[in-house]
Amino acid sequence: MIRRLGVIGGGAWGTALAQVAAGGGEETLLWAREPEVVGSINEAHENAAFLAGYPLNPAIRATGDLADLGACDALLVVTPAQHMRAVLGGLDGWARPLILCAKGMEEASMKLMHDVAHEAQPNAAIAVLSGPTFAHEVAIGKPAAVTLAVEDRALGEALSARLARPNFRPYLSDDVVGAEIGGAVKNVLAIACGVVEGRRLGQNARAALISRGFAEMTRFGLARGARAETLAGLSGLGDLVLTCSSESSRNFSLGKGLGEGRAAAELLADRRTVAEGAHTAPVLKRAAEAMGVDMPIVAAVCALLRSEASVDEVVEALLSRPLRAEGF
Ligand SMILES: NC(=O)c1ccc[n+]([C@@H]2O[C@H](COP(=O)([O-])OP(=O)(O)OC[C@H]3O[C@@H](n4cnc5c(N)ncnc54)[C@H](O)[C@@H]3O)[C@@H](O)[C@H]2O)c1
Ligand SMILES: O=P(O)(O)OC[C@H](O)CO
Repeated sequence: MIRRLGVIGGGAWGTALAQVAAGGGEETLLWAREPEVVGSINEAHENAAFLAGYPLNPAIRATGDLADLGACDALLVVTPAQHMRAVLGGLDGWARPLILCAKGMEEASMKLMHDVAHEAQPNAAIAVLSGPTFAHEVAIGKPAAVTLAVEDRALGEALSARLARPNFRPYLSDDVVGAEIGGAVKNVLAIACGVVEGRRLGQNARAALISRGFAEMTRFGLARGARAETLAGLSGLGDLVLTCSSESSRNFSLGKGLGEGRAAAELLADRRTVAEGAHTAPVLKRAAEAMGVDMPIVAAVCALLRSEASVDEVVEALLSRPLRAEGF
């Protein structure tokens, strides 16, 4: 029985998921790295640093000590992808479920999050929660649906029953790889869509980019063993559409800045929030090249992030590729 949920990570999404976990009044413990986040949640029932202005359920309590999570039945792991290995390594021999909620690939190892988590905590059962979910909407109870991917069906049903709220619907899957690839790739494609917006290339171009970006996601996913139905579901196409359509997305906003002619270094300097696509793009490009998977939009985003080409040059390069049949 999964009763007591803990959350690792006091950013916007960890805070919103704590709000979901505590939605029925269940005491929920959230570990945050920043003492000011711990203080703000415990004293003001708000996360003023990462989700300001959204009142939190008083059943959420914050701690700065990972050992306090020891009494939890399962943990939602909501650190940025590049920090997940180190943070999970701080848990003392965890042998209960971990629900991974970060969207990205580890730069150094080219691994997806479930592989990273398995290496950090080999005795933990791994689930992945991913889908079209802006934290600020979930935090105030607007309707949302996610993919909850876990190989063990009984565990999946138990986690789904615990996480489901009237306005928060998990859809079960056993395709962990597919759920992770959708979330990782869509962040890179959202940067590209932001570029289209910033450079004022028009709605037609954005729709074409979403569609051809989805073809790239599918080619890469199928090559890594994902199922097509997962990539076309909430954690893939659903999240791609959300993130490519709104300035609420940090990745889209980063791309918009690039499209307006600003340099990536300037846009990424000193930011406290995470735009995962900037970290995933280079490792995704390397992984695709190693498997012989063609991902020209991902390569274009990499070139922009590294300031190797101008927006006009990458657009010209994409538009002058040889004509081909539609499909994946
Ligand atoms: N915000 C959303 O709407 C949303 C929705 C779904 C998934 N996600 C995913 O959730 C993950 C976390 O994003 P977020 O939006 O909650 O973060 P955020 O941008 O709101 O906050 C940044 C987070 O990074 C953490 N951090 C910074 N340096 C760190 C370090 N050295 N070690 C460990 N942690 C460090 C901070 O403590 C903070 O929790 C990302 O993978 C993101 O893609 C976010
Ligand atoms: O703000 P972004 O671009 O990190 O997107 C947030 C979520 O992943 C949307 O599902």
